[in-house]
Amino acid sequence: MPDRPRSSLDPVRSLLSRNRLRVAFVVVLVLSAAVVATASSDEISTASRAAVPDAPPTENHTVVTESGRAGTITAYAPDGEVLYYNNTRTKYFDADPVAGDPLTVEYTATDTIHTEGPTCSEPPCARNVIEQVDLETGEVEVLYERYDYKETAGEWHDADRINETHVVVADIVADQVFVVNTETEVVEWLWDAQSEFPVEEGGPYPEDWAHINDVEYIEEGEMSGTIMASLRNQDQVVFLDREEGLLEDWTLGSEDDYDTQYEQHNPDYIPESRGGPAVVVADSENGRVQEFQREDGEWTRSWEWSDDRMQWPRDADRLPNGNTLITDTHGNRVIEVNESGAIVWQVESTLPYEAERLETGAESEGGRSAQALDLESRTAAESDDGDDGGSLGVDPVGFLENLIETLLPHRIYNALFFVAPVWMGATEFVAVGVALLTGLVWVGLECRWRLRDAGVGFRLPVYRRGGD
Ligand SMILES: O=[N+]([O-])c1ccc(OS(=O)(=O)O)cc1
Repeated sequence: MPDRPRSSLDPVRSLLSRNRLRVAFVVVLVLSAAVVATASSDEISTASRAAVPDAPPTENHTVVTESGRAGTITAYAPDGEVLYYNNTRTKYFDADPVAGDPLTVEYTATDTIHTEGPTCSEPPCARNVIEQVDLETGEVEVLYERYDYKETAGEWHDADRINETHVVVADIVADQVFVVNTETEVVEWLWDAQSEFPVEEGGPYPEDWAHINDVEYIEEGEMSGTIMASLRNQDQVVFLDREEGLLEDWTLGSEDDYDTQYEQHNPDYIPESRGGPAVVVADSENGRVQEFQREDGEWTRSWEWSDDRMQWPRDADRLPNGNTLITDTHGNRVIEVNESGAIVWQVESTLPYEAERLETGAESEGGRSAQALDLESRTAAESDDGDDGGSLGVDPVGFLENLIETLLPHRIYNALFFVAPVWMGATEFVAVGVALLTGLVWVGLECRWRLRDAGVGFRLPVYRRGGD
């Protein structure tokens, strides 16, 4: 048998015997399993009232809603204890305190109908409700409801009260904004996004085209009487006049202009009397919350806040004390940041949708603009805690986390978080990825070794005649 030509890899091959490699694979798999096991044992849960963690004390009541794996609404008393909890509905969305009675909360929620019957001929369907809860008595009352034929993008994520009888609704199902008298149930005004936006842009039609996820009736100042709406899939916040329709000059953002905002949630309007016009908004897919100031007929970014943990925020409310209450969905927390950008209050939650400080009014009512407050901006890079992996300055897990986040499109990255168990953070995704890769390499090598032992060899499709 001719001698095999010596390769420069031969010493390495001899050093790394098969058994040594096997031991190395086992070590990597055990370490990955340990990371995942530790994370899963620390899991935050809001699946029952008993499991919901208490919050730190603060001056007012706080309500947090969730939609996703668990649908919950939780109200914290000022001492941080859970005052009210409900998980009857499948999903809970935007909640607002009732004016003059902050311990009564109005919100939109959805029940998924899984069984075929008179309310759903082709499951799954949805039943959307606007309802009210008295947090002190626990009494719940449905104010208005509608059955809808689909579950995906079949919800109302927000409704805003105009007066005692009328509310404006963000209808994701039909890509419309409508005003309904909840006593007569007559829809008195309706704007259809198709009247202004091409069906070819935005999300897929008809599954989830505009995804109108927020509405606000503007009560004072220059824009008084108009309705602000958030078209998530068009990356735009629009202003609607009930006679003229879309006020194009006021639109904030444009389709796929991700530098401005990327699939935003929960914009709040701050009028001139409080330093506006300004809009505080969760720039969800960009992982930050931000504010735009209206200057010379244009929107200019006046503030932004993010940190290393922030992932898919969906709400930001400016409070009367100058702080901002932020719902960080995939950061699994609700936080309050002060005027210098420091976190001064935080409660954990599995997949929070939005949060309200009840005695401060709905959303950012009572809060002043970032410009008026001279708020300090903060980006994730600036918030870097300096943990660079120790004295060697090497952080392989951090490197892999960043690599995964950079390589995957934002929407896919966030969708993975949405479907994965709550305890799966970026580190756990890296651990699972490393374990899968190790397993694949191990299986591949074992196959190769077996074939080689059986006398089956491999060579490149291009080779030198007479070679191995
Ligand atoms: O729970 N849902 O069905 C749900 C949650 C979030 C969601 O996306 S969001 O951008 O509207 O928050 C859509 C549907």
